[in-house]
Amino acid sequence: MEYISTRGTAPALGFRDALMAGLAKDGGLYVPRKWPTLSKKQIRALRGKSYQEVAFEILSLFVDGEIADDKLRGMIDEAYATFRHPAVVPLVQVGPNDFILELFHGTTLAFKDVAMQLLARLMDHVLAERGERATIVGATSGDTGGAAIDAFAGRERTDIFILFPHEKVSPVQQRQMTSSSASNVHAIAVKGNFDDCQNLVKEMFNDAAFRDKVKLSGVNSINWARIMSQVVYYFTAALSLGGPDRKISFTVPTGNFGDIFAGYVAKKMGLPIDRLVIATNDNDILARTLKTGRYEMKGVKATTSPSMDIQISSNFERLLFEAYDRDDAAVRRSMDGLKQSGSFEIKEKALKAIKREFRAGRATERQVAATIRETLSVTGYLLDPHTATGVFVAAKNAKPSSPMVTLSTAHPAKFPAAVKSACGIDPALPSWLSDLMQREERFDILEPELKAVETFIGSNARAK
Ligand SMILES: Cc1ncc(COP(=O)(O)O)c(C=O)c1O
Ligand SMILES: N[C@@H](CCOP(=O)(O)O)C(=O)O
Repeated sequence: MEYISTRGTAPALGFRDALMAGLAKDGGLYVPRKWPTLSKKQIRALRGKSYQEVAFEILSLFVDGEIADDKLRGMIDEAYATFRHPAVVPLVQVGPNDFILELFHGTTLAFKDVAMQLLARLMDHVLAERGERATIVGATSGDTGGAAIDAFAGRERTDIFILFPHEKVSPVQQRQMTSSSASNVHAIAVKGNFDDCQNLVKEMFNDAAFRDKVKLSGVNSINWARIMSQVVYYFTAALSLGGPDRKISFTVPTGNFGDIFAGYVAKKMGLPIDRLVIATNDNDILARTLKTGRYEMKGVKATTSPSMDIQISSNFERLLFEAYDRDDAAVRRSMDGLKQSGSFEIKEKALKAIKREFRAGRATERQVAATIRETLSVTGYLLDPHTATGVFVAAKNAKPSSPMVTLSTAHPAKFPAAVKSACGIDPALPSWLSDLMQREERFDILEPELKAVETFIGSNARAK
């Protein structure tokens, strides 16, 4: 299996090199040259298997023999042993045809743990095999950072630097990032928003001298291995609801477009998916884009679902590549437009292709709060604000004939203030995190300037 860049001018790589590269050298994102497919018969054969077994069957198609099967199985088993639920990602029924896929039973209470626990092990394995070290960077609006720090803390071959927007994450998210005592962990509060953090990460990748000097690697969903790990739960959820002999719909609270792109990949692989619905908060750039065909940045608004307060939705680039029939020149033009003017137009044929695969909707702050309150009163189920965004949009896009699964991307205790203000309940952190808010914090505050960030990383990274 070869991985190619959405911008077409970086070398094609095998799985291990794509894993370690993160972003392609031409600024593009890696995707498999060809989607691996499974027949309905092969998908049926996954019924009754554990999450770990299904993960192995799906992921080995992408790893393609570059990691020995027994090693890959071992890493999958270890990664999902960190989850507190035996099903890893349980499905909960909240209405006749409505389901919540709980992706928050990992160590940091967000869906990021699903991919990150495996990613850290995969990277460690490849680095050990090569006798190398790497410098990991990541940008976060709150959840990726905590998950990455938890997964990489104390690992011998990596130093990890996480950029988060100063004073724009929830107190629980911040403490998860700033309370690690591991010497290879560096939490950096950037005086800006998430898009500033993500731009800095991409600029570091595009600075060839710096990238090579510190042996840069990335853990955001620009890294293909993040996406592939998230494909697995679309399969397990569909299988438990009668797939592949029944079409299932999914609604996904969306920001950087990684999670829902994984659903698109599952569909390309042969999983019968009915509707794939993008749910956004007031930062509705994706919903507007589907409506108007114009991707246009309008400034980020702070919401009660801060992890989705994003304007530059990285993985939309992977979708554009697909919608333009893999025409990398069209992707380059769009991305240049975004950089120069903060917008680009999607050509009619490509927009039609996108609309064939996706629907989109927005939940305002009032609608998010009302959804938390009403879901609790009708079903007794407590939603976090990101999941509530999904549940609200799911209700507008559900079809009576197919089950609708909303991905629950975070535990309500990560956002206690928003949950309490919506419904009066102050959700408690699970026992293993009960002392989190008393743990000592350690982080640095930097200006949103490439030079400042590179100097900080350059002087703390050990992979030189
Ligand atoms: C809790 C939560 N929900 C939803 C999202 C959006 O996911 P994605 O960026 O993959 O679209 C994020 C962050 O990305 C998140 O942390
Ligand atoms: N919401 C994310 C933003 C980064 O997304 P990623 O999936 O590309 O890592 C976060 O919580 O940090």
